[in-house]
Order: sequence, then structure tokens, then C-alpha cells
Amino acid sequence: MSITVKALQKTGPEEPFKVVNIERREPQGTDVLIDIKAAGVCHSDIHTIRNEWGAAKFPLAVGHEIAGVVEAVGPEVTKYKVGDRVGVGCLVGSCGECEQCNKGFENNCLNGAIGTYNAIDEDGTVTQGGYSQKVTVRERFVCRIPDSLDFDVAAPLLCAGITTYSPLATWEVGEGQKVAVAGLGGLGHMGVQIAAAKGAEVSVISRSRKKEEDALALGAKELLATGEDENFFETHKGKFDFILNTISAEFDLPGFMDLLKPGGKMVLVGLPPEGMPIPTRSLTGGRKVLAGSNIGGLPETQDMLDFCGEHNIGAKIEIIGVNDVDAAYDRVVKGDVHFRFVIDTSTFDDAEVEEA
Ligand SMILES: NC(=O)c1ccc[n+]([C@@H]2O[C@H](COP(=O)([O-])OP(=O)(O)OC[C@H]3O[C@@H](n4cnc5c(N)ncnc54)[C@H](O)[C@@H]3O)[C@@H](O)[C@H]2O)c1
Ligand SMILES: [Zn+2]
Ligand SMILES: [Zn+2]
Repeated sequence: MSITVKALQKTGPEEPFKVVNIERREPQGTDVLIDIKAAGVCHSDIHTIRNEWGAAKFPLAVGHEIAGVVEAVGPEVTKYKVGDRVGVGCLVGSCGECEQCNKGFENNCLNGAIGTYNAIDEDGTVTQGGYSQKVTVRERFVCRIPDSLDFDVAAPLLCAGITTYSPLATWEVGEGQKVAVAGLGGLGHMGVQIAAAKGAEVSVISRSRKKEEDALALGAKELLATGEDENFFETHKGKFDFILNTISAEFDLPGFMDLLKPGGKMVLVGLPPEGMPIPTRSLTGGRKVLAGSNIGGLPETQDMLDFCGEHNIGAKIEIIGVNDVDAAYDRVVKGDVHFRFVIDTSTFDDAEVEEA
């Protein structure tokens, strides 16, 4: 049995979004049916549905920053009840048995985690994301949203929040450390707030000085603009203990490595479609560490939400309706967003359904 709901889908990378009907399963077993209130627009949605990473499975609804209210629960659900405020991020399934799942790192499941969209679910269907009215998700992949955070500012935490929180927590970034956040978009603006709340001294590295005021308001001490100084990487050489790099396109990787102190670490979370060669010499000189990080596990996602609730950290957002998403994508790609677009899913109510 299934529930028909409205969702925004594309039938191909160049096609516009259309409001269509899709089916969600009736909650069974440990399923939670969520009435979606807000859905964030992550740059990964754009990379995926514009097929920049290849392998997009059309027709597709993306969206993995989901916040809403529990509408119904399956008979085996123990953690949630109707009315609870909850969120869903990038994962809706994993094996639950491997070493990584047992440690709470479902994001690294050795048997392949199931993504919230563009993945094959256990029933053989392609998972459809959160640009939708409702979604059915197993309770293990559902987190609780603190009461102090509104749905729209909380939704982006489910990807942008955890993707920046996880490396900052894993590598124990905090007081006494000089941290740079490269790229001040959806992820970057969460990284600045979280690193600052952990007591680090934060610099933002951006191409221009345009976002300086925003960077300071988010808790950064300064903004450094790569485009303003021909010798930028030489000028700021050896300055940082840790760089959280959120840049979504190719950049000067050896240059960024030079910004680290000896023993410093740079973690890449951005996913430029073409990838980049590893500058081995800038790693060995100064015994530097270059690492990558992919969202976070479920327990860690709950820790992040609780941390953000306690420190009153939410996303800085621009709210859009279901008809504004194509235009919003163009603006994200141009870097014209402060700092996350969030779809108000109540705008589905009046939207006319088109042929799928
Ligand atoms: N590793 C993960 O788990 C994970 C999770 C979410 C997103 N991502 C990826 O992280 C990246 C950032 O996502 P986002 O949603 O924050 O995107 P975004 O578009 O909101 O932010 C990207 C920022 O990078 C800046 N930028 C782009 N090209 C640049 C360049 N050449 N030099 C300097 N800055 C540049 C943009 O101006 C923007 O501020 C994307 O590639 C996304 O797919 C990875
Ligand atoms: Zn994302
Ligand atoms: Zn597993």
C-alpha cells in the first residue's frame, strides 16, 4: 500500500522541475511517515540532478535536508510518536550489521548505505528525496530536532550541519586553534558557526571580500580574499592548524596545503565534479595531513543537532516556493546565496500536478 504525495521531479538534467505525484510506502515495521515542513537545497542536489557526477536515475526528486513532523509510525517504532519534530539527512538505509554501522558510522557502511535519493531501496525502487510533501523513513535514519530550532533553519543542518560538524569533531578542532573555512556557501557558513562555537579562531577564505560582513557576523575573526592578492598563498603561508575546505569547484590544492602549519590538516568536503590530483610534495613537506569526509553517522548527526540547539545555531536561509527552485539553482551555482535556499513545502498545497 502506498500514499500519494506531491514532489518536485526532473526527467532529465536540462529539464525544469515539475510538480508530480509520487508514491511513498505506508509506514510498516520501523517506518516513520514524516510530514515535511522544510527542505534545504544542497549543492549536491545540483551536482546530482544536473548529472555532473553521472548516474542520475530519472525521473528524480532530490533533497536530503528534511525537517518535519511525524505523521504516523509503523508497529515496531519505539523512538518516535506522532507529532515529534524530526529530520532526515542523506541516508535512509544501511546494512546495520557491518563494523562501520555498529560504530554508528552508517555513512561508511561497508555494504553500501542507501542514499535518500538516487539510490536503489530495499524494494528495488529508486529513492526519492525531500523536495516533497511527505517521506517514509526507517526510524534509525530519523533524528530529533531540538525545540529551540525552527524547521526552516534546522533543515540544512541535516546535511550542511553534519558534514561540517563531523570533521570538526573527529579532528577535535577547538580552543587555541587557527581554523580556516574555505568557501562560504551552505556548508561553509555552518562550518564557521560550529568551529567558532567550539572556541576556534576562524578565518574565512573566499574569492572576494563580498561576504566579509556576513563572515564576521557568523563568528569569523576575518575574511581573506584569494582574488585580491596575487601572492595570496605565499602571504598566508603556514598560518592554519586546520582547514575545512567546502569549495564546490576545482581550486588550487597545493596553494591551500601551503596555508597549513607543519603538522596541519586539511579536510575536503567539497565534491568538485572533475576531482583533483594530489600534490604529494606539499603533503610530505611539513608532514601535513590531507583528508576527506562524507556527511556523518546517525548518532553523530543527533549530537550535532543537540549541539546546534544548545548554541542556538541554525542556517541563514532564503525561503523559496516550489516554483522557484530552478532559479535558485542558477543562483547557487553563481555563488549568489545567503546561505541556504530552503523550500517551504506548504507551497505544494496550491501547486498543480503535471503529468509525470
Ligand atoms: N562531503 C560531503 O558529505 C558533502 C555534503 C554536502 C555537500 N558536499 C559538497 O560540498 C560542496 C559545497 O556544498 P554547498 O552546498 O556548501 O555549496 P554552495 O554552493 O552553497 O557553496 C560552495 C561555495 O564555494 C564557493 N566556490 C565555488 N567555486 C569556488 C572556487 N573556485 N574558489 C573558491 N570558492 C569557490 C562558492 O562561492 C560558495 O560559496 C559541493 O561540492 C557539495 O556537493 C559534500
Ligand atoms: Zn548535501
Ligand atoms: Zn553497514
